[in-house]
Amino acid sequence: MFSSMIFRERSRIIHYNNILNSLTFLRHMGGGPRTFPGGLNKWQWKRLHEKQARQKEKRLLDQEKELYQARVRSEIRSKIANPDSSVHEQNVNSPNYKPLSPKEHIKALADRFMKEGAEDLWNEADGPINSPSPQQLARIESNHTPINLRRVMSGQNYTPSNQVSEISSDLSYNKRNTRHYSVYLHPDNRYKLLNVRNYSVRTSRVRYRKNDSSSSDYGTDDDEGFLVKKMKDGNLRGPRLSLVVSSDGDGKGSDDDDDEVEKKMMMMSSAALGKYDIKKTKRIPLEMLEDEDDLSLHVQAIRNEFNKRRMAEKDGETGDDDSILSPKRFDECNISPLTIKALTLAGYVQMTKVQDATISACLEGKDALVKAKTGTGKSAAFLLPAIETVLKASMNDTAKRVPPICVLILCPTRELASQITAEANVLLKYHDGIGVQSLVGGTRFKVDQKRLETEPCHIIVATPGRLLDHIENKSGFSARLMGLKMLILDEADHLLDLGFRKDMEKIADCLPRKRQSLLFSATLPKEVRRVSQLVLQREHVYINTVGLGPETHNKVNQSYLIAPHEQHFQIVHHLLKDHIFQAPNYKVIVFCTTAMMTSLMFSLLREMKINVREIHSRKPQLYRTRVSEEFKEEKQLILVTSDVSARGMNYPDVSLVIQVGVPVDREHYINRLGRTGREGKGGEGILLLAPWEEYFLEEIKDLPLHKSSSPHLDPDMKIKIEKSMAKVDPSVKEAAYHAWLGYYNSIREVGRDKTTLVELAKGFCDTIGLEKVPALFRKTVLKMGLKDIPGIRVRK
Ligand SMILES: Nc1ncnc2c1ncn2[C@@H]1O[C@H](COP(=O)(O)OP(=O)(O)OP(=O)(O)O)[C@@H](O)[C@H]1O
Repeated sequence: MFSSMIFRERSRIIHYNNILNSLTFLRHMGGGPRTFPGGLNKWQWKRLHEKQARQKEKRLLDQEKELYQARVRSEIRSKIANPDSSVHEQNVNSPNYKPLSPKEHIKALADRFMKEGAEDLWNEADGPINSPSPQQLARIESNHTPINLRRVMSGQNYTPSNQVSEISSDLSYNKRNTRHYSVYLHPDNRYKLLNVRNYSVRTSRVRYRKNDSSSSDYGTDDDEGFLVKKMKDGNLRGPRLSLVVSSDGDGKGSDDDDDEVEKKMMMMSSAALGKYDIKKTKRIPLEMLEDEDDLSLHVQAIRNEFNKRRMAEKDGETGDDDSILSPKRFDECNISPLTIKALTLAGYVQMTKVQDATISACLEGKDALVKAKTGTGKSAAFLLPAIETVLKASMNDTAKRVPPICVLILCPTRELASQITAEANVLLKYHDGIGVQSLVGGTRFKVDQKRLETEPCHIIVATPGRLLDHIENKSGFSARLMGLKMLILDEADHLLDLGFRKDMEKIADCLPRKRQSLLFSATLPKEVRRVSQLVLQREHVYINTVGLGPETHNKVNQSYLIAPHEQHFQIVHHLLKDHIFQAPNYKVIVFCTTAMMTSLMFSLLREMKINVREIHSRKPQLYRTRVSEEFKEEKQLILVTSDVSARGMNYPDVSLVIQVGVPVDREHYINRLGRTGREGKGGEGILLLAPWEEYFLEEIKDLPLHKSSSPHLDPDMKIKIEKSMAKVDPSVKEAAYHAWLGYYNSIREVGRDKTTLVELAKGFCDTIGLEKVPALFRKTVLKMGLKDIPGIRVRK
């Protein structure tokens, strides 16, 4: 059908070409307009159209070729997977073709359950793939007597009295490698396979032991007996089977058993049985899997909730409405029970306000633009709908060999991508088979590709640059993106900023238009709201949980300090020492303007024997990840960083944020400050500015900052700092000078003419102990507009 369509399309193109040629000829003879759209002459116009027609024809040919190759591949695959299957090879057009009967259909589908890789047929309604714990195993074993599998396979009429325990060695609940099938006794003492309830597949295939059986009496009903028939035939390759039989001891089975059997029958997996599904209740009762762990989970959940309520009440008493929690619980909204279980384990019972406000809208499939304060749980607010989207899509897409990527989450930094991936993994704990992967720069591209091919990947968390590399690599990645159901932009305002805009436009062009888009941020300037149309539908909902008050938290004490630039290093040291003394469990982030300024500040503080770490873009990714993890875990540590850590990073219990030098803009200030005072806790923020940077205070005048007086600086300490600075590698200082000049030269609002700026830069050089102003490349000088400015040295 496709080839005939393509053929028709090609004939149409050839026909158009002919018409075009004759028209051109007529024009050449004197007819037709002399100029064509775009100011082209008729020859240019003709050439343009010929070129377009050739391109279109080539595209169609390529498409035809791809289709042909795909068909050949799929035929080969189906032959390999099912060499003797009549079902698969039946051609719809062949005279022998007849539709499957419902029974055959169920059999064919159930047959697939037995094959390696059949996980895609299953949904979470089938219960977790994980194996029971040893306690569960004990319970199962005490309630269920094992069946003699050999006897079953040999077809002997089976009763519990003639069972032997050989099978117990096959009752292996190896976490990844076992499928667990339950077989229940029917009152007529013949077993029935009723419930394929818990499985996963051996990675190394195990051929099932053949038996010396001859009898054919292996069950009464074909629909239930075919599985065992397969086993008997020795066809069954793949998972080791564990068959357990429900027994009341006398082997007869009571009426109750019968009801139970009936009930269990109704709960047979529906993952791929479509309308032949006879299951009344969707969820298989997990009582056999629920063990003491789950009880402790419940206790933990109650305890968490109790604590949170107490905290909320306390907030109420003090008249503080800064609590981030809403009274609504996660189990009150339409979230998969397995996710709720993971949430409970992670200590999430009540939703935060932003989660309460957004989750239901997102679950309804609406596009949304969400603004909520820093540290209020936006990540879970978008991850939960993302997981639901995957679950819904995987129910519909069970047959695809390589499942498409359902959800794409974009964020501006690598550390943030890793953090979101980790949080997604926490929420997916009980959703076996659903995978989340992160694609970020600084890692090996080939490793990404291999992982994408071999591991489940329904959710991608990526930084824009690396994602584009994959899209442009033509490795089939863009094809997988065509199944995308949801696009999420975390730190949306930053991603739609000029710095990322081009990449975002390219990415948006490669995504299917029919999708849900969610944009989240703590700050949303007006311009960003306008360009949000790039990804959002016009009819999106706008959810703002910040309200009309300040975008920062009331519990975070904010102050600013104005002091000459040359005192900044000493003031930072002083503030740190002071804070360490006051807060024994301190955890501080010091933000610097650029990567190289960060490196200089770090080197100096390290020389001063302060317990510091650094993160910025000039550090290798492995190092960044290690430091980021360490700072998450540890206390009594100081992180010196550039803006790579300004957004989204959730470092628990940061007690103080110091911002040295003017931030790029108001949004940067708010997001940097937002690293403290998370989850409704308290914190402190200090902004340290030079007198000529004071203009910035105007931009944040609506925020509750108060002025701090400059601290008394110890002259002895000044000498110590100068000595330590002298020990810092000169190349670090030179790079810091270049970065300093570049940064302030790029900030229009600094409002200094170039000569004054270069003079200030010279002052910075003196402060850091550089005798000579470092020379710049001529190209850089020209680019920065500093040609002929006194005080600038050009490299020869
Ligand atoms: N419902 C909840 N109950 C308890 N804690 C929660 C809940 N939701 C999120 N959290 C916790 O709140 C903290 C902040 O969450 P998150 O990092 O998602 O905030 P955010 O709003 O995305 O912040 P930012 O604006 O900085 O990106 C995390 O430690 C997270 O574990």
